[in-house]
Amino acid sequence: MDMEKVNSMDFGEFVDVFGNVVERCPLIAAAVWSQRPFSDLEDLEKHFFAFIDALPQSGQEGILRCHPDLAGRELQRGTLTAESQREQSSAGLTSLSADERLRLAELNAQYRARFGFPFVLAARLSDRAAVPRELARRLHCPPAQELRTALAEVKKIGHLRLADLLGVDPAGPQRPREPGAPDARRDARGPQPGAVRPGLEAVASLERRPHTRVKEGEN
Ligand SMILES: NC(=O)N[C@H]1NC(=O)NC1=O
Repeated sequence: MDMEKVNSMDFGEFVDVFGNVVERCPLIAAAVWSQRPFSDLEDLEKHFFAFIDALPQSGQEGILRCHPDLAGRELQRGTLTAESQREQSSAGLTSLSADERLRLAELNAQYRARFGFPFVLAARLSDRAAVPRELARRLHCPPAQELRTALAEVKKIGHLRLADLLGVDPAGPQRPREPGAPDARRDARGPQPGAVRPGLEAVASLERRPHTRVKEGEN
């Protein structure tokens, strides 16, 4: 989809297409529509992200609370959004063993009890081994830092979803994906323990993650 098409969309169409760029938060697309025209993916996502950044803390936490748990009840019940289903599946979270599921459920519950919102992570940049490891690590971060980290993950998810919708390479530059080039939407590669999916390193560092510089025990 090119930007001319995006800029020509009426309000209803725009919200239909971009309403889940931020999980279950169509209000953000509704607000962004009035900022058109947009020049490219970067320009469009800047408006989504600026909306998130301008919210009071309660609104930012509200956005996080709209996210389903990773490998949680909604996945078991089949009630995830199509985007979330695809992301969780790409990280291998749809085929966990009972033990792995239980471990994640316990960690998710501990995280929610500590911070008051669910653990959010861009699943497409992770895998079934890294998710519980990262969850266990972030569980010990200070709340203010954790809110920033979680919102940075929301932006990575949004960036990947927007790149899918526009048919551009999520790692940039902003041009239509080459025929035959890897498509993150259909990335069926197996787990890459400890590594960001090849080709998506630039997305992973969209927001420099402060936690990478926090040593164990400093929290
Ligand atoms: N809890 C959580 O991170 N959920 C989100 N992550 C992701 O990649 N897709 C989601 O729905």
